[in-house]
Amino acid sequence: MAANETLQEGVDGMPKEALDVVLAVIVHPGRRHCLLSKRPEGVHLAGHWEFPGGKVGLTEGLQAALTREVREELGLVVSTADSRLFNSLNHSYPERDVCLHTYLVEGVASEAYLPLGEDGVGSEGQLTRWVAFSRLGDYDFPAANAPIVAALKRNRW
Ligand SMILES: Nc1nc2c([nH]c(=O)n2[C@H]2C[C@H](O)[C@@H](COP(=O)(O)OP(=O)(O)OP(=O)(O)O)O2)c(=O)[nH]1
Repeated sequence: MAANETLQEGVDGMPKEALDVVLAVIVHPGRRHCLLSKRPEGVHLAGHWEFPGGKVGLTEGLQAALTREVREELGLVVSTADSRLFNSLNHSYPERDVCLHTYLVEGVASEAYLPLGEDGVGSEGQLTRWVAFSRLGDYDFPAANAPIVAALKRNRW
């Protein structure tokens, strides 16, 4: 089994592989907002709002993938000291199964990075925005994110 795959049970009872994905909940210095990105057209789940992140490489650890994805997408540098695992969950989309590993990331983005209330543009052209934890329910996330969003809104972190 490749390093980025988790075995799950398929509909036919045979094991199937889930794609490991890391997500970064980047917390604003005031600790009341986190950074969201909008998925561009032409990709899986286009148009949904998401936590920055992406697929874990075949020979890559979760933390290394987190650091790489956040640097690629936002130009921010995340170290192990800045991040802690919040939860890991599996979800089946019709197109693929994913295992989402969500990290809370604090201390990497200052107010100067993107002022509250302004829309920004990430390194890959994606719309970015600080969103209050209490307003996360107003945003259209991929279905797999529902338990993550619910836990963040309850401030369980
Ligand atoms: N980044 C991200 N992906 C999510 C979230 N929720 C969710 O179900 N996903 C799914 C969508 C995709 O099927 C998968 C992540 O793939 P991706 O397309 O973002 O990965 P990537 O950045 O490595 O993309 P690429 O290099 O292949 O273009 O996880 C989320 O909050 N953030």
